[in-house]
Amino acid sequence: MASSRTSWADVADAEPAPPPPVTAPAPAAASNGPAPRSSYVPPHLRNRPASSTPAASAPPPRSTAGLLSRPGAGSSFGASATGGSFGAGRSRGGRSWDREPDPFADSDPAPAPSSATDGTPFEEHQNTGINFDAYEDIPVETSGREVPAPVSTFAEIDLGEALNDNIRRCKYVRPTPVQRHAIPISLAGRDLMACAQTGSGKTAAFCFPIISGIMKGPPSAGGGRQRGGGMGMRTAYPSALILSPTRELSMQIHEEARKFSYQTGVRVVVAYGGAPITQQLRELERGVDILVATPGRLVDLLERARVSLQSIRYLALDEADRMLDMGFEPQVRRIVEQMDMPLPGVRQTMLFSATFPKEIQKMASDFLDNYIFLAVGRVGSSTDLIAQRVEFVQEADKRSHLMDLLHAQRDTGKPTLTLVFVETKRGADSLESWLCMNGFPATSIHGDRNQQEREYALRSFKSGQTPILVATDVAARGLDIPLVAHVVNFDLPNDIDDYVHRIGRTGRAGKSGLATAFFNDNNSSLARSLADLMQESNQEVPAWLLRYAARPSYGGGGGGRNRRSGGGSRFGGRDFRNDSSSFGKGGSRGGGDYYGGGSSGGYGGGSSYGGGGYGGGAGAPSSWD
Ligand SMILES: Nc1ncnc2c1ncn2[C@@H]1O[C@H](COP(=O)(O)OP(=O)(O)OP(=O)(O)O)[C@@H](O)[C@H]1O
Repeated sequence: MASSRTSWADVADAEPAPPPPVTAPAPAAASNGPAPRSSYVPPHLRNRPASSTPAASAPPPRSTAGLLSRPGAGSSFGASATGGSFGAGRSRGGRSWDREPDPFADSDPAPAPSSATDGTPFEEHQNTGINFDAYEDIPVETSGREVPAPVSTFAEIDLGEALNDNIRRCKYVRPTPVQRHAIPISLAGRDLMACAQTGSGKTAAFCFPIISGIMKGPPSAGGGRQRGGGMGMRTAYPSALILSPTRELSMQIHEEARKFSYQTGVRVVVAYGGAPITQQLRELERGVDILVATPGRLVDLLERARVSLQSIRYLALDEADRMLDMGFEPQVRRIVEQMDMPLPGVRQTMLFSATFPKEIQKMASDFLDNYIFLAVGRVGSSTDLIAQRVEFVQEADKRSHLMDLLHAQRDTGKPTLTLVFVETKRGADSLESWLCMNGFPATSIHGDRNQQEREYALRSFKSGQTPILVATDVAARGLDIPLVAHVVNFDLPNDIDDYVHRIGRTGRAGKSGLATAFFNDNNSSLARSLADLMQESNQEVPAWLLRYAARPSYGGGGGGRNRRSGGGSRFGGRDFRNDSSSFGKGGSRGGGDYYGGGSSGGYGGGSSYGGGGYGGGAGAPSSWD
């Protein structure tokens, strides 16, 4: 291809972002609304009846010196799943709650009626239900010592009244399989490495125990903020840190976490690059219990001494395999190992992803203590809910082929969203323009667009105003957009895990979806892993793709990043501690209770992660955030 490669590295855009375009709306993160500083009340006081908890009666913040003996250090956090109840008797009349913006109020711009050709308002097509039948037979594997038993209902878990209210507000009737297993494990204070398919509810699986644990545990130091060194600057001391690889994903996690923690008294703040740091500093100064951040911006805040990690009790890495691959690993190690964060065993660590190559698992085990490995579904695989099609399309024919697909979709009259993945930023711009010129309202998201443009594009897509989003891999992970019915891999990625995450933008929360890939000779190295993945997901594999896959030079014979081991493999879905004599820290029960079929999982022996797909972008991802 003529243009420069992108994928994860395509965000090597220079920061800071240019001033916002006049037409772009304010970023969603700015919608928290101002509240006076004095309104902050630490979580442990916020659950008391209003009459007995005037802010004035709150104890003064601990001194910074006091923080050196970390609150809760050495104790086991999260208590037990049946621990003491909190929230009962909490007051909704507390001063800070009165001013807490309602996160359940829809902050998205008004949907565009024009996108619904059947006359139904766009948002009415949004199915809030979840098809739990799709999860009935889902296989689950756990390994590690003394694994806490799973639950079947939220009622079995003592999350507290306020959090339960929010779960109801979210219309979550039952926990998803990953939630059934992961929440009791985390509430028991155990470290966790969890693999579960895209769209299966991992965000709540790590947020619920964190929120519950903060409410039950000792108060955040100084209410999550303290006066720091000189100049009257304040340092924030969050109790929990959630790291994610992209700005948009951090914003999404922040929005979700704010819903889950509404009126619990737990305060969630987000910090990501590309947006003015001053606003984020103001939010941090008001106190923070849970900090959601991208690594680059967090390092900046740490270096400015505006955030300290010494009170961290919970560390969650979303898209953990991405966070630990060659692009992000140095920054993440710096944050986790070289600043002032409590050590594994003192803090509680949770790693979540839909894909977890063994090499990354090994690296991740440095961050964990006596952890439990949890695999839900054929992990690293895609869900059967996504119908996958692969079509042989030469480069020159891709646009007309896409046009055919979009016409067919339009003819159904259903207002659906289509996400089109391309390889390069330039390719994204050019395809977006071409689609618009041909009567298909489209927008784009990639690393050359400034943050305001990225956020505007995403909102415009979500609302149906521009029902086609052309994206690079910046949109491949984590984004939860309910009405994405079709993912088109206009350019296939080089890495099968990227494919898994990309197609996972559809078929979420038990709903079905469609993924179409354009394949040609340029994608030959993906042939074998793609064919394997499709077979594992019960998809029909075209005979021509099987022939490609069988050719040694096209991925059929060698090892390497995209080479899966023989049929039935569940790559990334097996605890690496069970694969060799090296059991890592904390050991393992060994053998594990593996499920269904062969269990010869793992990437082809000794494959080296990072061998492809990241466009030689080592060090580049910092500008993603
Ligand atoms: N118990 C539940 N009941 C109903 N819906 C749920 C439940 N848990 C989560 N969801 C919804 O499922 C959708 C997917 O959840 P989430 O984004 O956490 O998935 P994920 O596993 O993190 O996906 P990815 O791997 O792509 O990041 C969200 O819209 C979320 O609100």
